[in-house]
Amino acid sequence: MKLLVDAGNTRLKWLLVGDGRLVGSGSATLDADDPFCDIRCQSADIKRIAISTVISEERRRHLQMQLEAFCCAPIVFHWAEPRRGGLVNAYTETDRMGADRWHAMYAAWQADVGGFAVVDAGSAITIDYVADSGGHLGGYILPGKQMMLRSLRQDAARIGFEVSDVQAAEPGASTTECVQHGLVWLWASMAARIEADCSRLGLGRVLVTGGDAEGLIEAGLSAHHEPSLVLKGLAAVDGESERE
Ligand SMILES: Nc1ncnc2c1ncn2[C@@H]1O[C@H](COP(=O)(O)OP(=O)(O)O)[C@@H](O)[C@H]1O
Ligand SMILES: CC(C)(COP(=O)(O)O)[C@@H](O)C(=O)NCCC(=O)O
Ligand SMILES: [K+]
Repeated sequence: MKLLVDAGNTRLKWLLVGDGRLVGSGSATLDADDPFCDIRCQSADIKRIAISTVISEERRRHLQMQLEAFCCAPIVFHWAEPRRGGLVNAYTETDRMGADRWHAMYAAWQADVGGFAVVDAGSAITIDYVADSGGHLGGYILPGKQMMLRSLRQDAARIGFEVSDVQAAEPGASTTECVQHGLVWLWASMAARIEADCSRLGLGRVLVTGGDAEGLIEAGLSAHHEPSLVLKGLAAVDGESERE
């Protein structure tokens, strides 16, 4: 079996695959003591561990130590690349791109023909546009939901608000409404802009992933929800690497 790990800045997500089928999946906060405890009994059957990560080098080393204690399988890290299978990165310095963006794009590129947009609503929100030729047109990096709410709390003295999952975008009549509706209003505006960009650029598909994907969809983003997009791209890259 193979353990696939997507370690973002908030959560670690993983898939356990064997003979081409899904054996298990899970997630844990990055600072969890034992993130793979649910599959400890299967660790002896894991023959390879592949990782896509954007965390700090210190946290990456800690994750590697946790995995080495969990299982003796070889651990392979996969990073963003200049090109793969017809997908061409717009970055000239591809080692600066988050591996999650590259793996999500590669999964979308492999899944179907035609240009597409990938939105990953995680700690940060990333948006990437890829033409039907496979040329990455570039993308955007925006603060994620918790990042935005935290900055309002920390950087503004008089903004106190309750957390709620309200989906209204009408003008607010309290601090909580102004903050919560403001987030939905911003996401609805972003959704409309992505739709306009895709129409202008001729991108026929929008795929969304990440912990806040459902919130974005509720705010109006028309997209295919692909919760494991990064892990699917990682699986494809690692499979190709194994066969090289
Ligand atoms: N169980 C959860 N724990 C933490 N954040 C969550 C959870 N479920 C949804 N979220 C939302 O998802 C975002 C994190 O998304 P995620 O894709 O896990 O991030 P990353 O890939 O950066 O680790 C947070 O901003 C939060 O709003
Ligand atoms: C933008 C990101 C932090 C998003 O990661 P996440 O929100 O999943 O933790 C990650 O893709 C990253 O660290 N990128 C490096 C900078 C770049 O892609 O240009
Ligand atoms: K992510």
